[in-house]
Amino acid sequence: MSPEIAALNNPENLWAAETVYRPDLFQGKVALVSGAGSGIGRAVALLFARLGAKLVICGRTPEKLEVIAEFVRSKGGEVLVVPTNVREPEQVDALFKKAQAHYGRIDYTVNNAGGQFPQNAIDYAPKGWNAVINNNLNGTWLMMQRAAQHWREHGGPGSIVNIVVVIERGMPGVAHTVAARAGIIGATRTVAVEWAPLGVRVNCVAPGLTATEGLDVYPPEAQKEFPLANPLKRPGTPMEIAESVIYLSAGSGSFITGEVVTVDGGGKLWGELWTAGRPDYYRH
Ligand SMILES: CCCCC/C=C/C(=O)SCCNC(=O)CCNC(=O)[C@H](O)C(C)(C)COP(=O)(O)OP(=O)(O)OC[C@H]1O[C@@H](n2cnc3c(N)ncnc32)[C@H](O)[C@@H]1OP(=O)(O)O
Ligand SMILES: NC(=O)C1=CN([C@@H]2O[C@H](COP(=O)(O)OP(=O)(O)OC[C@H]3O[C@@H](n4cnc5c(N)ncnc54)[C@H](OP(=O)(O)O)[C@@H]3O)[C@@H](O)[C@H]2O)C=CC1
Repeated sequence: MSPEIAALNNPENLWAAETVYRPDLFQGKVALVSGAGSGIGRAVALLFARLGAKLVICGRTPEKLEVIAEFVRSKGGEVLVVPTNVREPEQVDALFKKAQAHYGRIDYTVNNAGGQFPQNAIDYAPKGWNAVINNNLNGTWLMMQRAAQHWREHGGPGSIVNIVVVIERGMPGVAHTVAARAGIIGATRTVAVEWAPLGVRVNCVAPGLTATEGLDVYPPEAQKEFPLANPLKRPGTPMEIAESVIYLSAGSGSFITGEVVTVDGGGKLWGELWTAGRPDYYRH
């Protein structure tokens, strides 16, 4: 990870970064964030905490989560850590039960956990395809559905924000994740209607290229081209994605449901993103 990316992801820097939101926005509220031990999830969790929310954070690696929890506690915040693999229905169920038992409420769920590996689609092994679909379609779905069941049982309102990818032009090298995220976008649009009677809003944020440690999985030749990914010719920052998640979760998003907010510096309109490297055919 470059020093620039490390600085953008440093908890102290995220805590001190300018935000447009007022400090007591989420006083008395509880936010659950998956994949909060790194990257975008960490930035989202820290911004919720800065704005007064109590946190429930999950991910598969307890050590990463404990670092974030300790940091938030050192700032006076409250955090419940529940290591969870979002692909496992029993673990997802236990996560929501523990959060309810601990805080007596959940107000916001952010499904950020996910990821993929870059490879030309023609070479995917069935196990690789399934791993990415399990993480990003099935895992996110289990979390969405369990959150809605929580609010049906305990009363709403509630807000779900799913982190997806920009799917409009596809994305060479990561067809598996584009397929999974398209599924989540379709499900989001559908359940936004089904779950409105429960007081539950459901939306997606589609980040473009964002400067997190997650980018380390891409080959150097792909990383070299990343500034060509959008008209602003830079990656987004985790804080920029976090602010968009807060926009949808808070009162600012109260009339928005079933929507995808794209935060990609215009990459949907112009730019090239070759996640597994650019083939010769497309060099000229
Ligand atoms: C560049 C801009 C793109 C913009 C869009 C998105 C950007 C981002 O999301 S940034 C990064 C976010 N974070 C990550 O992607 C995390 C890193 N990725 C992963 O953790 C893995 O890729 C995972 C998602 C597959 C992890 O799932 P897991 O079940 O733990 O998978 P395994 O490691 O056990 O592998 C299962 C299976 O998958 C195939 N496979 C895995 N890695 C590769 C690879 N590098 N190349 C080819 N195939 C891969 C393979 O079939 C594995 O089975 P085995 O061969 O038996 O190990
Ligand atoms: N950075 C970017 O350019 C973009 C990122 N995204 C998406 O944003 C999200 C965050 O990515 P980013 O922060 O960059 O990358 P990271 O790899 O840093 O974050 C992914 C997080 O998800 C957690 N996670 C992965 N699989 C699971 C699982 N099965 N159960 C629970 N937690 C899991 C990981 O923790 P652990 O391994 O400990 O479980 C990790 O903390 C991902 O969904 C990513 O695909 C979308 C578009 C662009």
